[in-house]
Amino acid sequence: FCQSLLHTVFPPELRFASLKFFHRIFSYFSSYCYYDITEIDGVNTNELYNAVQLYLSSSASIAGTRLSLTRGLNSSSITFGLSNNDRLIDCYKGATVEWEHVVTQRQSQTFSWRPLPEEKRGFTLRVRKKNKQLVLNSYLDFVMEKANELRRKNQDRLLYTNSRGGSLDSRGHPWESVPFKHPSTFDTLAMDPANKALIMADLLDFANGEAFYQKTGRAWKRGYLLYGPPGTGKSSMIAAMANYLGYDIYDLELTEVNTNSELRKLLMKTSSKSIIVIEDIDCSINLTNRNKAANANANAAARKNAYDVSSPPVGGEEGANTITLSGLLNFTDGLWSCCGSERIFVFTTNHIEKLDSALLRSGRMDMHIHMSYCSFPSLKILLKNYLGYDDTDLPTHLLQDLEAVIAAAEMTPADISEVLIKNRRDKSKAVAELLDTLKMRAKSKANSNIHVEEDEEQEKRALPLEIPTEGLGLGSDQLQLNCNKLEDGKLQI
Ligand SMILES: Nc1ncnc2c1ncn2[C@@H]1O[C@H](COP(=O)(O)OP(=O)(O)OP(=O)(O)O)[C@@H](O)[C@H]1O
Ligand SMILES: [Mg+2]
Repeated sequence: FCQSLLHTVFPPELRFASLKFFHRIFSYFSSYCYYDITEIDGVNTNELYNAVQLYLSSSASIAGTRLSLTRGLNSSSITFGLSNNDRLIDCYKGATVEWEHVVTQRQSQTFSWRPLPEEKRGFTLRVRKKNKQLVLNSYLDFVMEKANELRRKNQDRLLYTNSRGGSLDSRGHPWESVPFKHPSTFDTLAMDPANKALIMADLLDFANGEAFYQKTGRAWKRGYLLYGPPGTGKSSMIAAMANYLGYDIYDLELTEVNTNSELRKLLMKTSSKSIIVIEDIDCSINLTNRNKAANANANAAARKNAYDVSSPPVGGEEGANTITLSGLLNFTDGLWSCCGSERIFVFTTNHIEKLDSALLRSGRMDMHIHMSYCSFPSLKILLKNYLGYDDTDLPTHLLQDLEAVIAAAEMTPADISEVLIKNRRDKSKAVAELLDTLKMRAKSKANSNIHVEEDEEQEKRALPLEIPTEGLGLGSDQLQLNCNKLEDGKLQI
């Protein structure tokens, strides 16, 4: 009506100016203000537009009668969206705001470095003027936060790898990803329940500890070292951690990283809420200075080289490979390790004794978790998971038999699960076979221990350790002997 009035009353040359004038008057007297959030902001995609779309999807699914549905790449759920030019009311801290999804046809394709969509999409937020500050100061942040939460919930978590070596993908990303669907959880993980509860509480404290880390001036990250024999559940534990916290996993293949700076770049490209994993750290890379070499000079040279980023590693057969322990130490707890936040580092190893103490210190590896051979409480978890047996489902004498041999058998949960999987159709046979295997293993372990003891005893007997001290002029407690065992078994003193 106003527009046709304008057309009749004002001559064409005054129309635009008068329109602006009326618009100003209207805005002045209106009790609302309006914010436009367009999909494309100049040439970039507007993050806020995507966030609003996702945020409204949760309310739209309840309120809307005509909705647009989308399912994104790597997403396992459907998102609802407002249809073109639909509106939705939202309430925040007592203030009511109105969102409108505005879709118009793009006039003509203006010059652009990338093709723009034919439709111009955006959201218009209508707010009462008195609530303007509330919206600008906290509502939009709240929308962003909620959207991130929803995105994480809706999207499949990802498992990243740097297996392409140093090369980047088309978006300049050094990581490749696949959806992460490992079914391991803390419920399925067989380990001592008290330890398990401790780890879960620690993880939860970490995830909820933003304010604590801020207050104490620490980077919001935590390191876990999982060590133990093969097949004791180290990798399964990582998957359980990721599933418990809902984090992505970055599986860092150190052998594919050539330099310390490449390692830093990889770190910079990881996102927050993620677990950065280096499996079998002792085998991944030739960190020469880690070895306590017998030769003191070699050791000193190795140390100098390893802590000096500029020089190549000692004795590295790799030649061009200049990744050093120093680089790895900085990666885990240096200035660069705090770029991004809420990240967990997990290293696994079968040989903790081979690792350098600098790598093991608190701040880098805050918690050392020993994944041991299957204990009786762990066995009960496996029996429940694989055969559905609770404590009360098995006769007491059978449980006692199992308990009596489990420690001596030194079997890993992987070995035990194999026995259970093989016989899972016949549960009683599975338990009987497991008991037999455990007994057999315990017996052979005992035998091999007897052999080792005998060997040691024989070695002791071969050494003439009782040396008369009379005539040396020293009390035996003051005597210091340097002994070398010669090849023919004799002692040189
Ligand atoms: N503690 C455990 N609880 C449940 N299942 C386990 C456990 N340990 C091992 N398994 C089972 O054994 C298999 C091997 O486990 P996993 O790969 O986690 O062992 P690992 O300690 O990482 O071994 P490695 O040191 O060789 O990498 C998995 O399929 C897993 O299901
Ligand atoms: Mg493993």
